[in-house]
Amino acid sequence: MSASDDAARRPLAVTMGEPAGIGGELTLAAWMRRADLALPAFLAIDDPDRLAGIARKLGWTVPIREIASAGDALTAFDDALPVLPVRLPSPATPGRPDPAHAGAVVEALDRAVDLAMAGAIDGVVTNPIQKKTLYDAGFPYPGHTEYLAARCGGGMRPVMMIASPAIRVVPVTIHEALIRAVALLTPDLIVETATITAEALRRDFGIARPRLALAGVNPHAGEDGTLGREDIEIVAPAIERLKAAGIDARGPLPADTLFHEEARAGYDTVLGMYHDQVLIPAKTLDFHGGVNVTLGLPIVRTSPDHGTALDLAGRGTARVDSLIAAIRLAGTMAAARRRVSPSA
Ligand SMILES: NC(=O)C1=CN([C@@H]2O[C@H](COP(=O)(O)OP(=O)(O)OC[C@H]3O[C@@H](n4cnc5c(N)ncnc54)[C@H](O)[C@@H]3O)[C@@H](O)[C@H]2O)C=CC1
Ligand SMILES: NCC(=O)COP(=O)(O)O
Repeated sequence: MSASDDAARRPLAVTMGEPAGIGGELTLAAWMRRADLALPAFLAIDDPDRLAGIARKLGWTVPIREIASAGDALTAFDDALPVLPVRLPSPATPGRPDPAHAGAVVEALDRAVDLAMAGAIDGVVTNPIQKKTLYDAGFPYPGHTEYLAARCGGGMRPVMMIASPAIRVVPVTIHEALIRAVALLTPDLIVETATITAEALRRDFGIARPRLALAGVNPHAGEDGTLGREDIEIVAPAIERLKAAGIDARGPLPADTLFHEEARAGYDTVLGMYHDQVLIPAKTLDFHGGVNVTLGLPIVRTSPDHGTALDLAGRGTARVDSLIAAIRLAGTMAAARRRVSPSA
C-alpha cells in the first residue's frame, strides 16, 4: 500500500480558526484544488452556514455537506466539502473579530483533538486564530501549541517547528516576551526541546541522523563571554549533554550567520533561543511554503505559518499555499507514523 493510499484511510480535520480571518476561504480554496493537487481527504470543523456564505459571496462553487461522523468524510470529499458542524452564535464579519465567537473557535479545536486522540482522523490542521481576541474572551493559553498539548494531556512539552523546503526552525522558548524568554532558558529546556526535535525528525521527517544547529542567545554567540555569559553557561552545557546522548548538535553558533544558503546546507534544523530569532528568517525565506508543526504531541498537528490576515479577509485573494502545505505535511506525517506503528 502506498503512503497516499495509507493516508486515505482516515481524513484530516481542518479547524475553523478565527471566523473573521482568512481561514474559511482558505479551507474552501484548498477543497477546490483537492483533485489537481491530489490532496489527502479532509473535513472541516466549522460553521457550515458561514462556509456556504463565504463561497456564495466569492462566487465559488463549493457544495457543503454536513456530516455526523469523521468516517463520512471519506465518501463525501470528492463531491462536497464535508463539515462537522460547530455553529457560531452570530454571523462573523470579515476583518472584525468578535470575542463572542471564541467559544466556537475553541470547540472546533477540542473536537479535532478528541477525534485525533480517538484515532478517527489522521491529524489536525488548524486555521489561524486571532490570539488577542481569544485572550479577551478568557482563553488562558498563548496559542494553539500550548493549548493542544494541554488538551492532549500527558504533561508533554510541545515544541514548535516551522518547516518549509528552504529551512526548518525550532524556537526553544515560544510565545514569551523577549526579556522573559532569556530568563526562562535553561540547559534542561534546551536539551528537552532538542531531543524532541531530533526524535520528530527521525520519525516524522525520515531523517535517520538529524543534524541540529543551535544558535547562541547573544550577538556573536556571546563573543567568548564578553557580550553576555548565557552562551557559555546555558547553551554550551546543553550541547555537551546532547552530544553525550548521541545527538548531532552544534553550537552555540552566531545567529546572524546561520541562515545564508551555505550555512543552511550544514544542518537539518536550527534551534533558536527565542521566537523571532528563528521565525523571522524562516518566514522571510519561504512565507507561503512554511508550515507550523507541533512536535512532541501524540497527534499530528500542522498549521499554515501565517496568521489571520484580517486585512485580506473576505476578498478571496489570500494565498492558500501554506494551508495546502500544512495539509500535505499532516498527511505525510500520519503515513510515516503508521509505518512505524501500523495499528496507530
Ligand atoms: N497558527 C496561528 O494561529 C497563528 C496566528 N497568528 C495570529 O494572527 C494574527 C495576525 O497576525 P499578523 O502578525 O498580522 O500576521 P499575518 O500572517 O496574519 O499577516 C501578516 C501579513 O501577511 C499577509 N498574509 C498573511 N497570510 C497571507 C496569505 N495566506 N496570503 C497572502 N498574504 C498573507 C497579511 O495580509 C499581512 O499583510 C495575530 O493574532 C497572530 O497572533 C499568527 C501566526 C500564526
Ligand atoms: N508565530 C507562530 C504562531 O504564533 C503560531 O502559534 P500557534 O497558535 O500555532 O501556537
